[in-house]
Amino acid sequence: MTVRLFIFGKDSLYDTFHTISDVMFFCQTLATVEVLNAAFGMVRTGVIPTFIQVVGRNFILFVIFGTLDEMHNRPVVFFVFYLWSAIEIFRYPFYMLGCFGTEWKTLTWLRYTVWIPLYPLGVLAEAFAVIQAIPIFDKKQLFSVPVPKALGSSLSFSYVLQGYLILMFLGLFINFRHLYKQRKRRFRTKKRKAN
Ligand SMILES: CCCCCCCCCCCCC/C=C/C(=O)SCCNC(=O)CCNC(=O)[C@H](O)C(C)(C)COP(=O)(O)OP(=O)(O)OC[C@H]1O[C@@H](n2cnc3c(N)ncnc32)[C@H](O)[C@@H]1OP(=O)(O)O
Repeated sequence: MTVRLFIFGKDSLYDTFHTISDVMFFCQTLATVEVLNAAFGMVRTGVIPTFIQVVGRNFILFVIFGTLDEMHNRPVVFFVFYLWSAIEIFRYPFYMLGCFGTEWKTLTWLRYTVWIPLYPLGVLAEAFAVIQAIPIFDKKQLFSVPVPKALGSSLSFSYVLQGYLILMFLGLFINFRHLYKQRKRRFRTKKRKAN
């Protein structure tokens, strides 16, 4: 995405979905394994933060971007994908080194620091995507549920999205706190080992 941004400039913001989405669908489908890793105790992490992380991203990718063609050419796709991917450049190599029982201090610092600006920005970008999608879902009546005539003709999916906007900030709070604790645990252990 960075290379495309340098080559095509602003134009690259509008075709991110068409060029990157297959890779994103593939990676985010594989990311569900992270929840299983946590659930079966394969890694030292909580199931809830991992679940929030994976469900949060997959909801945006599969429901908001995946089902609405109208979202595909919007720059918000670029920002969401870019912010999601930026942390993974440090996170997965950090895990890989961990599997070999080795560590590169700069990488560890980046893994436990870069999320501080990225997480709120990521959730903000996702919230923009949801807000942009609400009128489209309303117009198309996609996923709307038919209700008895006395209550109107149908219950729009946009109500679910409005509720989801609140859940997002709750999720942000839970995961921000989790990552903060992981950061403290990591650097406290390191300091103790150094003494
Ligand atoms: C009720 C809820 C309903 C759902 C509602 C949904 C609402 C959605 C709201 C929020 C949506 C957010 C969507 C996401 C947005 C973004 O991504 S924005 C961009 C920035 N994002 C980030 O920075 C987050 C990146 N993700 C993560 O950090 C994780 O997914 C995490 C779960 C949030 C935290 O990771 P965690 O595993 O807990 O911490 P670590 O310290 O890294 O790891 C702990 C130990 O486990 C080892 N480990 C983990 N995974 C692996 C692995 N795959 N392979 C090998 N080892 C692994 C790791 O090495 C650590 O081990 P120790 O070193 O022994 O401690």
